[in-house]
Amino acid sequence: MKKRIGFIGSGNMASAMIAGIINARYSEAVDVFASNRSIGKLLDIKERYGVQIAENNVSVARNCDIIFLSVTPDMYPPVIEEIKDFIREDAIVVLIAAGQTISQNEERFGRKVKMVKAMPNMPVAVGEGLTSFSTNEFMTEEEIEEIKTLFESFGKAELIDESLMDIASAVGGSSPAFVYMFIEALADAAVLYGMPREQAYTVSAQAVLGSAKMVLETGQHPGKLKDDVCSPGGTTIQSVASLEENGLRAAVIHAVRANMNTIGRK
Ligand SMILES: NC(=O)C1=CN([C@@H]2O[C@H](COP(=O)(O)OP(=O)(O)OC[C@H]3O[C@@H](n4cnc5c(N)ncnc54)[C@H](OP(=O)(O)O)[C@@H]3O)[C@@H](O)[C@H]2O)C=CC1
Ligand SMILES: O=C(O)[C@@H]1CCC=N1
Repeated sequence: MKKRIGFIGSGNMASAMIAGIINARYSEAVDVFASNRSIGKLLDIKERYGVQIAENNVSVARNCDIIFLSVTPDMYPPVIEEIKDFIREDAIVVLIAAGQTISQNEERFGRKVKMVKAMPNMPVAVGEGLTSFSTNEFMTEEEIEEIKTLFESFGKAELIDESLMDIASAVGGSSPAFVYMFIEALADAAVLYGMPREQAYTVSAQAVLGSAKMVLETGQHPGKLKDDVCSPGGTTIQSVASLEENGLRAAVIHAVRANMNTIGRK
């Protein structure tokens, strides 16, 4: 039987997952339900993907087999209080909020609930996402496979130990923002030297996409791939030296540390 998938909170991340699920034809629009605090985003999602606007959060909880809690972390306690008596016994609740743990939220439900902690990222919208996930002990092997297949419909999925979820959140969930900054900076530099802006984004973004693909598909060390680009006495090594002088690596590691500190991790 077709599973009904629900989203409680339909902001940026939920919209991206809905786009991914619908574009991949993993689900029919008729089987996807979304609720949100304000109506505007729901109307927009309905118009773009044809999915069902749920009357309220409880209606998603009652009717769906897989329920994404896609509100911000501070809204987890009130939303769970609102829906906890309406989740069916065989339904799967998926937590996607940064810093939220399975045990914390099992406690909020106060009863046995099948639960997944997942950390997707925005590129799920175009089928190139990365979703790290962990499950609780009430999930069967079959259900774990089923949820993995759902995540794989919009990208790659990694079953990880929950103790690694916060760092997976920083390096997999937040990092698209860092990469967009890098692409924007490259493009600004291209514009500085006269390239039209749209062309600058295409050139910069494709260079990033291709480089990532090289890491994933060749299995070669990123350092070796970097070395291959640097012709002896050439232009690239000058830029690499400049990036080292300006602390690119340290800046990235500091950025990840700031992310971890936000959720109370040292
Ligand atoms: N953005 C990302 O790249 C990623 C985000 N996440 C997680 O996803 C979650 C959502 O983040 P994001 O999409 O960025 O944030 P958004 O603010 O875009 O989305 C949150 C949505 O929840 C709605 N909302 C708030 N309170 C309620 C409520 N009581 N009932 C129903 N809906 C409610 C808001 O409605 P309103 O329209 O009224 O504001 C808003 O649309 C967070 O927990 C975040 O950690 C995880 C991975 C990546
Ligand atoms: O900014 C946030 O808190 C979320 C978690 C990962 C990406 N966005």
